[in-house]
Amino acid sequence: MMTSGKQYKVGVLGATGTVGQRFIALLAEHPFFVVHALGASQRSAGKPYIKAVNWKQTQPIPSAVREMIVQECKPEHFQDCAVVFSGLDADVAGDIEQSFRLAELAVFSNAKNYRRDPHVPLIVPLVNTSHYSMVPQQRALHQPPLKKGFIVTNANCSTTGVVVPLAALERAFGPIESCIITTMQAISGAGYPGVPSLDIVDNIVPYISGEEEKIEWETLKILGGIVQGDDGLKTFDMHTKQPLRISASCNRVPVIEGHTECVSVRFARRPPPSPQQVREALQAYTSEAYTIGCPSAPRHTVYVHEEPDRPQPRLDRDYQSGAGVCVGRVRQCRVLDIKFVVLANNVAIGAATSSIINAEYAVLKGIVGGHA
Ligand SMILES: NC(=O)C1=CN([C@@H]2O[C@H](COP(=O)(O)OP(=O)(O)OC[C@H]3O[C@@H](n4cnc5c(N)ncnc54)[C@H](OP(=O)(O)O)[C@@H]3O)[C@@H](O)[C@H]2O)C=CC1
Ligand SMILES: N[C@@H](CC(=O)OP(=O)(O)O)C(=O)O
Repeated sequence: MMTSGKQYKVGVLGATGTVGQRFIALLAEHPFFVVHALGASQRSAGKPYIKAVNWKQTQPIPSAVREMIVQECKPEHFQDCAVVFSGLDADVAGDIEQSFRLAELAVFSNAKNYRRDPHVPLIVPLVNTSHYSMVPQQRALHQPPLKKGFIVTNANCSTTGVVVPLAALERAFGPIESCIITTMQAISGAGYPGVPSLDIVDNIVPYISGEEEKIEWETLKILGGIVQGDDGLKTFDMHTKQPLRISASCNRVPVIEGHTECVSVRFARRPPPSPQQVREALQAYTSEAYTIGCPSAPRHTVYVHEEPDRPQPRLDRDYQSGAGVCVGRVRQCRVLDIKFVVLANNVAIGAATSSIINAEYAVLKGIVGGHA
């Protein structure tokens, strides 16, 4: 395995939130990264982390951050950080992340604000690390131009779960033409305290604001390539060479962690692959992030269950520390070609783990550096 050979100071914005806590837990014994600065709202700033946070993880607060003083999310408190992770509320992430990029910091964001930016890569690290090639253009076109600062986002948690098997299938069998997705999303996806218990216990809520549009749009940016125009500028091609039609329906279900999605796909190629060929392609899929040695990248990108009643959130969400994706029930679809069930841990690979793998990749490729 390739290693970076040194440790990098990192900051966590939104450190007190659901995703922020997951960052803190995952970074506690990280081979590349050491937590150096924590940021949250004015409500938390000035307090030791242990007093500011309503800690909801199963392991104790890591000793290195218990007494660390939470800062306001201002770049001057994070200048020594080689990497800044953001688990900020989307209402404030836009301006704060921009101020950090302007201060020449490398920002790895979970928030939705910059996912549609034409120069910001939307990277699911098990799928499209090639999109890092947009970073130099992002820096060059920024006003003023930047030397080191950039923003990379990871995807919506439901998008993340579905693009991994879709990427594996496109790699093996060529373009997918259409895809129908029905999600069953955990309540942790809505942060803390999130969905009121009287709304979700003994119930299903068939609406998550903005979620269906995000899945339908983000999937195209992630699975599409990058093209260079006659003017020399790169753009994300949004899967336009072979149009992909996606229809998503999103539901909130009384599960604490782990988003489950039922997916049907139609391939461009005729005849389509058989269910067994699809199982083999999913099982064989590996990510570049794992191949180059990102420590948090899962060895098995996709685990394919043979049992008829898996994956299940309670049983499968912690497989490979929640970094991989579980697929099951691969079978023929009588309307499209093939259907299957996906389970992805929304707060791990759906959020903090993706950001961390993205940053590991950037370190190994020399896209971030310094500040050891
Ligand atoms: N939960 C999930 O599964 C996923 C979440 N995301 C995205 O990640 C981000 C964080 O989500 P989540 O952890 O669930 O949210 P939470 O509501 O749990 O946490 C929000 C964080 O933002 C901080 N914050 C709020 N207002 C401000 C402010 N004015 N200035 C500075 N910091 C502020 C909070 O600090 P304080 O405690 O001081 O208020 C807290 O640390 C969101 O953008 C979300 O959409 C993405 C994928 C999955
Ligand atoms: N909306 C997702 C979580 C989330 O915050 O998504 P996004 O980062 O795309 O806003 C869910 O409820 O499960």
